[in-house]
Amino acid sequence: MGCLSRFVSLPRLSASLEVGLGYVNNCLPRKLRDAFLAEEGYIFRSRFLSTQRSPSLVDFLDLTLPHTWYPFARTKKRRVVMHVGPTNSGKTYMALESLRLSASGVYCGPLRLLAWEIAERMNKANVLCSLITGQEKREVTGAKHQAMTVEMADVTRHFECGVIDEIQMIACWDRGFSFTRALLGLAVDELHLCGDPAAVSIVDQILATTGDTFEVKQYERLSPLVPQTRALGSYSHVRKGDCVVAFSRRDIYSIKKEIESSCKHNCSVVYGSLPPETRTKQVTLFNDVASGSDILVASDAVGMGLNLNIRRIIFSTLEKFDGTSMRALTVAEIKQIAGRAGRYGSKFPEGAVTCLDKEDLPLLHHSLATLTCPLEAAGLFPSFDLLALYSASHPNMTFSAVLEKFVAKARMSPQFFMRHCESMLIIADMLEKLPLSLEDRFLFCVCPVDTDDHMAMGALLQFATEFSRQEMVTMKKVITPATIRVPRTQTALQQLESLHKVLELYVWLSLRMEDAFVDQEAALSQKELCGMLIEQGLQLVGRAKPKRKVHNKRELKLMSLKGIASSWTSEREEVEKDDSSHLFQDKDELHAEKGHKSIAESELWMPKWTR
Ligand SMILES: Nc1ncnc2c1ncn2[C@@H]1O[C@H](COP(=O)(O)OP(=O)(O)OP(=O)(O)O)[C@@H](O)[C@H]1O
Repeated sequence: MGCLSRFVSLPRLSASLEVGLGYVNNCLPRKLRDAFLAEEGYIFRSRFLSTQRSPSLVDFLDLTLPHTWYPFARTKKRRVVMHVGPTNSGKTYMALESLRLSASGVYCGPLRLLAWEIAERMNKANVLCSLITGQEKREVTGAKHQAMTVEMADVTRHFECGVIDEIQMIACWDRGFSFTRALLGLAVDELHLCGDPAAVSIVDQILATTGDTFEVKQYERLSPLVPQTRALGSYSHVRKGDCVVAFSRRDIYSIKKEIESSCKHNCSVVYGSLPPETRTKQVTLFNDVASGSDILVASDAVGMGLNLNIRRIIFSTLEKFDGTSMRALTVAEIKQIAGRAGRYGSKFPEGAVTCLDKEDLPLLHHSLATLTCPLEAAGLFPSFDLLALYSASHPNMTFSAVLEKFVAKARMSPQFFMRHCESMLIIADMLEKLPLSLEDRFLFCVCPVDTDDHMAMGALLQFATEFSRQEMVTMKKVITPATIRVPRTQTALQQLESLHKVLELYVWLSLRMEDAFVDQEAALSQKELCGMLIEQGLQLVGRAKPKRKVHNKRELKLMSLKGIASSWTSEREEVEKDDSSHLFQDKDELHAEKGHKSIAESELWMPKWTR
């Protein structure tokens, strides 16, 4: 595979919207109009013009006909094949076979890890395949195939074959809109969808307007999944190949700690906010028999498509916190997670599933025997085109107000919902006073930032503020170099994960605004080292008695972020002086260690915006 390369993917005025050319010429600001007209070939004469309606009557808030936003895909009569069945039934395998045999193709999946896995699989099968995710583009010379995260789906290019994996995520509150966009927008001859049967009805309804042909192929599970009649009872009973599923970071670490202190097993961990590279390594460790990491403790992130050598899934609980309150897991969620056990062709071809507490067993058994309810609505989000056109015709409205208009309108459509806007609204409000162009504002609003993470949100504000001053946004302006050691506590680890999100955000922005975010190389290497520190930290955090001297001084030095910080030569001396400092350590731990600096002093090296 080729090396990491830069790419620019500004929100495209893709002319994918049926609007009146007259409106484009007369009402759009020059920059938008030029960009709109510059797109090759796909300016469509508006249905509004063809009915002689005045452009002023165009209802840009009309979200009921999203298939019209993708005229290139509408030029094709696509053959859509939906592969449905339980997990581990071979549906993705069959879809990927079509992709492999096609002259050109695109795979769209929900996880970077999955995109990586598919790109690797294709290349191993001598089908050259590039990898594209929000954070990277690994182009393979001569490749006519691409594996990507669904958000990156290119609706302006023709492929012979397309695959959308885990299509039931079309109903996902936060990301469903990207699946709807790929479903309607991929300009392919043949489109394969893989997922849960619950998605058939909504997909059928959405495609009804497109003129595509639609067929459904049913699959049965390839290997048995046995719900056990006995609960685990205690974590001291775990065995090699077990995967314990928990729904909060805190629980994941306390379970890991309990297992590692009560029996001789080592645990790998997988959860959503871990850097993807770290997740991959943890998965690899678990899959590798010789690694010694024979138990997996994971969040529900483990439920999607990954090929894992799991013998048995153990639910620590059947409830999860959904952001506002505790709720029971849905039948679909229980089936999806349980289905990870016993992969066809793996070391454990027969899977088992149980719970920690025997009180949960009846619900588990009932859920596994129940059909999932059909999904009722799909996510939707207006294209930048629509937002730009509506904003242009309402110049006095703030961007938040424009977004709110769309959200209100989406509530009127039974087939679609628009939730993703909430995080966009939070960002739009935060950036409202900054003098940004609509395009730049939109870009900051859609960047993949965790709005619950204060450090990441602080970074975003700082990045946007510097950018709005029309200055270069260097790393030096926002992060003070420091020596950061392997985290040994959950708090320290969490802070490092936040720092990783900040660095990812910088990289994401630098790939799209490279003239302003000029330190991409530094951010990338920082990110990598940050990930290495997190990996090392994962081995320490959760153990009953953290071992103080796991690494020798040289290793620690290699692991420290000082290495990259020192590439900013002007700061090098400062860093050298603070070689003994511990950043991101818990207060208690710091006080307990004679000679170490207090937490107040440590904060000196926190990213600047947190002070
Ligand atoms: N016909 C086949 N020949 C060889 N291996 C197969 C075949 N079908 C499936 N497999 C293997 O079985 C495993 C499960 O298949 P696959 O990932 O396609 O299932 P799935 O139904 O898509 O599961 P999930 O919903 O969990 O992603 C994979 O390792 C896959 O490579």
